[in-house]
Amino acid sequence: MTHVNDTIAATSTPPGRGGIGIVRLSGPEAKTIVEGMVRLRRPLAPGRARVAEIFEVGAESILDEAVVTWFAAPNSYTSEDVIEIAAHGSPVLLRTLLKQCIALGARLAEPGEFTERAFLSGRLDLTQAEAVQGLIDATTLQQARTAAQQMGGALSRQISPVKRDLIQLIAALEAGIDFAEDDLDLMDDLEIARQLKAIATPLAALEKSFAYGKVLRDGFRLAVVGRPNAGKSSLFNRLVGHQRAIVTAQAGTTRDTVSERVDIGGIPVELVDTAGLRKELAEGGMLDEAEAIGVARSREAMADADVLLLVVAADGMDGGMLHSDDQAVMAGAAGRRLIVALNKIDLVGDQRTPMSLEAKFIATSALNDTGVEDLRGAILEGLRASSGTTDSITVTSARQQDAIAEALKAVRSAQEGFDGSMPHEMLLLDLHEALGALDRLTGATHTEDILGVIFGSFCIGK
Ligand SMILES: Nc1nc2c(c(=O)[nH]1)N(C=O)[C@@H](CNc1ccc(C(=O)N[C@@H](CCC(=O)O)C(=O)O)cc1)CN2
Ligand SMILES: Nc1nc2c(ncn2[C@@H]2O[C@H](COP(=O)(O)OP(=O)(O)OP(=O)(O)O)[C@@H](O)[C@H]2O)c(=O)[nH]1
Repeated sequence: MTHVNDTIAATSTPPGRGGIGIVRLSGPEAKTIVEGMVRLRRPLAPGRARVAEIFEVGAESILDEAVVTWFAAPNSYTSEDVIEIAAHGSPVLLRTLLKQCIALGARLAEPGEFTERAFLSGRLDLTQAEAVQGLIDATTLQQARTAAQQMGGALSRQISPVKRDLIQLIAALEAGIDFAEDDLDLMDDLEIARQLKAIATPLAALEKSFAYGKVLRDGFRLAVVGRPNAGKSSLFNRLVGHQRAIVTAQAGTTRDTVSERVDIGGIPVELVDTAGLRKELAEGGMLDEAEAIGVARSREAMADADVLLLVVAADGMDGGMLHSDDQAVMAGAAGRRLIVALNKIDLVGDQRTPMSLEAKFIATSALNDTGVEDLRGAILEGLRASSGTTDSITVTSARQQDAIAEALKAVRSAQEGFDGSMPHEMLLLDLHEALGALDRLTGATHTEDILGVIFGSFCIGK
């Protein structure tokens, strides 16, 4: 990416037709360029929206009536002069406006270049800039909230006291080395150990938060499994919220896996309905070819899933015992999260539900839509238990996670070395490494390489 101070332009609204479309410019020439193609009733003023006729450069014919806003440097998103033309959202019109901007001296912005300029001017740090794209990419409200929090500097605020402590400790240790002969009042070992711990603790909490951050960002896959006719497709449809999978009274209705992305408590979940377990049929050679392929796909779906939802029909429980097929699923779930839905609960009295089932189960009736909310709750609760809470600041990108993990590793190495009475020069190496990792996290000392990777993944016009 180029960092010269030229003027960039891009359409900031998504491609396609819409009520309004915005062309945005940033740079020293932005105002002159726009003034070269609009007729204003009143002159542009900082922070004011102005209605303007836009004309075709050279031909003088009117192209649109638009709203033009000038954000005067340094009070703008990029800290440069920014001009926005909010025109009607016709792709051909917006294309023409952008072409005219280029003809009058602007350069087409590269993806993420507006936000990159905001970063380079110091308005945003790297975690905030990444959060801008996170917010744009959000598909659930929870993702949007987390990104907005980070865009507001929540992660940076968490990091900056850690960095401050680190710098203070480095300074104190260096002073100790430089003035070893002088009789200075130096930090004692207990205090050094205490400070190392104070640095490691918040880093460890942040590192841990990525387990949830990753789930929040990428979601997870949940396979609905169980014996024929247990009500897998019915329950799947309840979770999806509409009749996605075919349901009939006939066992073996679902032949292929059916999947759908849903939002469960703010987490994107890929739900997969499977053809189910058809062991006896399969072993007896009674499956036709399509069914046999369906069973193979079910197995793959089960193997790929992060979480298994085993659906058991409550009315089919023989003396309260689980069928061997279901027991096999439970045994095979080892290590993965398993939730058991005791479905068709409407067909049995409560007295028949307790059974040899040791796993926690949720009583459901896909028919009456009961227990489905509990099921969603159980799915989420399990995730939170295995990946941490939602309350703390969440690390959401692998880049952030790498930087934090590296900083933590260096601090831990310092802690271990210190216990083994490592010389302070060696401790300092670790501490400088930790500081370097935190600098990379927020972009305090940035290299072209990381900037290219981060901003290159943005949308154009951002
Ligand atoms: N029309 C429009 N909507 C937008 C943006 C934009 O650039 N234009 N944004 C971005 O892409 C986001 C909002 N972010 C922004 C952040 C700061 C400034 C800004 O100009 N800040 C000035 C103060 C301006 C004022 O107070 O009026 C500053 O901080 O100095 C603008 C947008 C989302 N919505
Ligand atoms: N009474 C009652 N019937 C249900 C319930 N859930 C599903 N059923 C019925 O059970 C039958 C089988 O439901 P499906 O959802 O197709 O079951 P499945 O497990 O996907 O079946 P396969 O496709 O054979 O694997 C249908 O007739 C459903 O209407 C329930 O909670 N209560």
